[in-house]
Amino acid sequence: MLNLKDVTLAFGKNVVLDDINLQFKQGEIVGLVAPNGTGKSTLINVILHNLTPQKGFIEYEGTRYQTQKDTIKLHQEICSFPEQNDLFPFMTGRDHLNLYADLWHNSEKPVEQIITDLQMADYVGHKVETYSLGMKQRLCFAMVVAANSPVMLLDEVMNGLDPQNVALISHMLLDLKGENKLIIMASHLLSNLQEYADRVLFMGHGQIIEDLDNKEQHNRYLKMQSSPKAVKILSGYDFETLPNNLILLPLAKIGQEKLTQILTELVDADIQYSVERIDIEDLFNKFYN
Ligand SMILES: Nc1ncnc2c1ncn2[C@@H]1O[C@H](COP(=O)(O)OP(=O)(O)OP(=O)(O)O)[C@@H](O)[C@H]1O
Repeated sequence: MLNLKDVTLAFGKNVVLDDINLQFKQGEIVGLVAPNGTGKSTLINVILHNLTPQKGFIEYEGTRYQTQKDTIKLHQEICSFPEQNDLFPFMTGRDHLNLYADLWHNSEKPVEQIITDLQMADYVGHKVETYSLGMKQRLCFAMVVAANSPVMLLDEVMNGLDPQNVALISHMLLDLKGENKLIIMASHLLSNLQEYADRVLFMGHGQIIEDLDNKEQHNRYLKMQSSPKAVKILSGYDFETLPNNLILLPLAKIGQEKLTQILTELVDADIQYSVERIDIEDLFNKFYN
C-alpha cells in the first residue's frame, strides 16, 4: 500500500499540492488527470522523493523517506518512466533494458520476453541515437517493465505513440495490473484511460477534486448538445450544461413515464441524444472550463 499523508508542496507562493491524502493499492491502475501545469508531475516527483514536501509524507509498505537506507529501499520498489533525454544515445535499447533489469534486481521477467511482447526485436539491437520519438517512447516504457518493480509511475507514457502502439502498451498495462503492480499514470489521453483505469484522480487547485471509481457502474445520463429547443423540452428537469455545451440529465432523477415523454419530444424536435454513463472526457469538461 502506498500512502500520501497530508502532503503539501509549494514552489514559492504557488501551492501545487495542498494537504493531499491518498491511498493506493497494489493491482490498480490509477489515472492522474488535469490541465497542463496543475501538478501531475509534481505529485509523481513527490512520490519518487525528487521533491520533498514542506508538510506530510509518503509511505510505502510502512517505510517512509527518512534515512538514506529507506530511500534506497523505496527506490527498489518504485520505478518511474525515464525521460527520453535520459537515454544514452550510444547504447542500444537492449543495453538500456538490461541496465534497468540489473538496477532493480529483476530476475523474474526475461528482457527478451519484454522485447517480444513490445514488438521491439527489429530495432532494439541498434543504438538509441537512430530511434524515432515513438521508438524511444516504447523503449522507456519497456525499461519500466524490465525493472519489474511493484510500483510503476508513468508520466505521459502514450505521448507521441501511434494508435497501434497505444493499444500495445494499453494491453501490457492490463497484464502488469494482473501481476499486481500498482500503476499510476498521468495522461491526457482520456478515452484511453477510460478503457482500463480502475480509478481516475482529477487534480485542481492543489487538491484531488474527484476520485472517480472508473469500474463502478455509474449512473446513466441522457446526453445531447444544448440548444434552445432542447432546453425548452428539459425545462423543469434537473439537468446540467457542461462548458462544452453538452447537456447531462441523470436518468435516476426522472421516472420511466417522464423519460418516455422527453424522448418523444426530442424525436419530434429532431434532436439527437444518447443514453450513456458519464465519461472521463465529460468530467474533464465539467471540472476545467
Ligand atoms: N521546479 C519548479 N520550480 C518552480 N515551479 C515549478 C517547478 N516544477 C513545476 N512547477 C510549477 O508547478 C505547477 C505544476 O507543474 P507540473 O509540472 O506538476 O504540472 P503537470 O500537471 O504535470 O503539467 P503537464 O500536463 O504540462 O505535464 C506549475 O505551475 C509549474 O509551473
